Amino acid sequence: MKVVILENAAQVATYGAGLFQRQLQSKPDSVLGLATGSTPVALYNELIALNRDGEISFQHSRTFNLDEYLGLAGDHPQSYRYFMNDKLFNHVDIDKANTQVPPGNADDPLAACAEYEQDIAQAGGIDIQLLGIGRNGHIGFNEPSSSLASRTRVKTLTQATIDDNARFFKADEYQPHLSITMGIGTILESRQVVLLATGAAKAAAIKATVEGPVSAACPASALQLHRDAVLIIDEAAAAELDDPEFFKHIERENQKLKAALEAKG
Ligand SMILES: N[C@@H]1[C@@H](O)[C@H](O)[C@@H](COP(=O)(O)O)O[C@@H]1O
Repeated sequence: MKVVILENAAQVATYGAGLFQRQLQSKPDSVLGLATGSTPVALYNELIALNRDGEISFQHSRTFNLDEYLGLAGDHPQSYRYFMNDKLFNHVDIDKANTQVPPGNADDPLAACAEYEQDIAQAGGIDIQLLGIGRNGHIGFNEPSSSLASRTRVKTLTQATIDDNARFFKADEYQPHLSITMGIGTILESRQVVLLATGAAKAAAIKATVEGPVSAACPASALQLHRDAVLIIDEAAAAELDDPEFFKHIERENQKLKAALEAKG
């Protein structure tokens, strides 16, 4: 697992956006795995700017989102479909027909989960999957104790996650306790995984993710088993790592190697 430690959240967004830029430039029909939460918003803003400036196009891409609240239709302002339209899709040249978010209002949620897996497979699998992380180490809505081999399914949220996400709901508004989420096994099949984390509230989860053990107690620790996973985090989120200087050293060396290879042509 690669860990890139940057000074602040703005740098995290720029670095992450650069990976998506490279992906779309090298493969315009990329299959993108997308995430919600407050952390990826700055990255989406960068992608919107790159699209506006003609640096990248989403015209030939497809997207699959990680998760959705069960019981919310896509036009509900707290649904993740609404979030994605609002934060990204409405502002770039993507064909919305090529964007998929698990259907929170499916008549048969179990069948919808199986279909979502089939759709990902039919699209050829996910090229690059964006992730945030919950304070308890969840990815998507894969809460602690989720099977590391899990597939897209209905998942009950922990009280901690309900409390963390309560800020998005009005005091008297119904807040779902169930979700549909890609499984950890689904996420691990993405060809590249990019996890963003910023702020001190994520420091304990990042420590557990990076330093292990690989355990369902911290779902993100499963990324240790992925051959191309990168964690892009700020200093605050890195604060509890045993040896953050080592990761910074590795990144400097990687950048030097990249520059040398580019100079060679
Ligand atoms: N299902 C989402 C996760 O995908 C996200 O990573 C997490 C953290 O969100 P934030 O970035 O707002 O801290 O929130 C929700 O629970």
